Amino acid sequence: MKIAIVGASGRMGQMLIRQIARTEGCSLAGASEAPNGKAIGRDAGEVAGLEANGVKITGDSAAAIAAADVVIDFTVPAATVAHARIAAERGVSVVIGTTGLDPEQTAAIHDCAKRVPILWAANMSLGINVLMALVEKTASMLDPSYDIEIVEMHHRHKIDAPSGTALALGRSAAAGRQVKLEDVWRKSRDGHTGARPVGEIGFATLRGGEEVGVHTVMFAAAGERLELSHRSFSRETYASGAVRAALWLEGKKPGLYGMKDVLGL
Ligand SMILES: NC(=O)C1=CN([C@@H]2O[C@H](COP(=O)(O)OP(=O)(O)OC[C@H]3O[C@@H](n4cnc5c(N)ncnc54)[C@H](O)[C@@H]3O)[C@@H](O)[C@H]2O)C=CC1
Ligand SMILES: O=C(O)C1=N[C@H](C(=O)O)C[C@H](O)C1
Repeated sequence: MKIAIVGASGRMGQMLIRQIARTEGCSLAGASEAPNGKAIGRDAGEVAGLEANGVKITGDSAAAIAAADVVIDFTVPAATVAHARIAAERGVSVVIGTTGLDPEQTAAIHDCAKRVPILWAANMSLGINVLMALVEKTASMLDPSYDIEIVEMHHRHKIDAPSGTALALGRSAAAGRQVKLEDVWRKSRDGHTGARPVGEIGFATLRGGEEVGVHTVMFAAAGERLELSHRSFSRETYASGAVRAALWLEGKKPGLYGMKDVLGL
């Protein structure tokens, strides 16, 4: 399978290039960066800390995508929408890991998925996807006197909050309670907030250092607190999930898929 990596010199881009190099049946067909990116013109293998592989990083994502069967995108929301549109025009499948898309950008991805298969997941790790299932089940078993709070911590470079994973965990909890997340969420708190309403799903965001990703879902009641927690120690877990997802997309019909489909959860 020929894979293009957009955002090739980013934290995830480099990890993905290394993952492709060690995965049988995959090859790097193209690599791109933002048009003003410092890595443009450099060898993608070298940028990822490997030997040169002959793929030069281009500032023209359309050219990188055109050379591939599937494009993997961990970039920024506006670029992800632009890349999905290019891929949809050219019949190239898409794996999206980018988080922080607004409702309009989300609708654009749904639109592209009518033309090509797209896998989009806020978190590609097996552990987090199992956690989502556990959170949904737990929320369905505990009544709303158990306050749900979701705490996440990431590295100081992260630009969106709460994390896409925290929001996805919130969605799992809301599904377990058979409510709509948007009707009950409190994405941050500040000042004179008043007492906590019953049924609210709260979020708290920490940023610092080089933390890869920690998510804890708390169910807090008067006499006890249940916590379900996950910590990532390396981005490799995301990269291997993304490449697995790219391989899984082969031969799929247009549509929007998630990691649950890939992992059979
Ligand atoms: N779904 C998952 O499992 C995971 C998702 N993420 C998400 O992936 C995204 C990227 O994360 P990082 O790699 O840490 O960020 P990063 O900032 O290290 O990398 C993003 C790269 O995209 C590049 N880029 C920006 N505009 C571009 C354009 N128009 N064309 C090509 N490249 C462009 C940037 O120059 C940068 O190198 C974030 O939204 C993050 O939340 C991160 C890790 C795991
Ligand atoms: O930016 C990151 O690093 C991560 N982003 C994703 C998110 O927003 O949930 C996935 C993971 O937590 C790492």
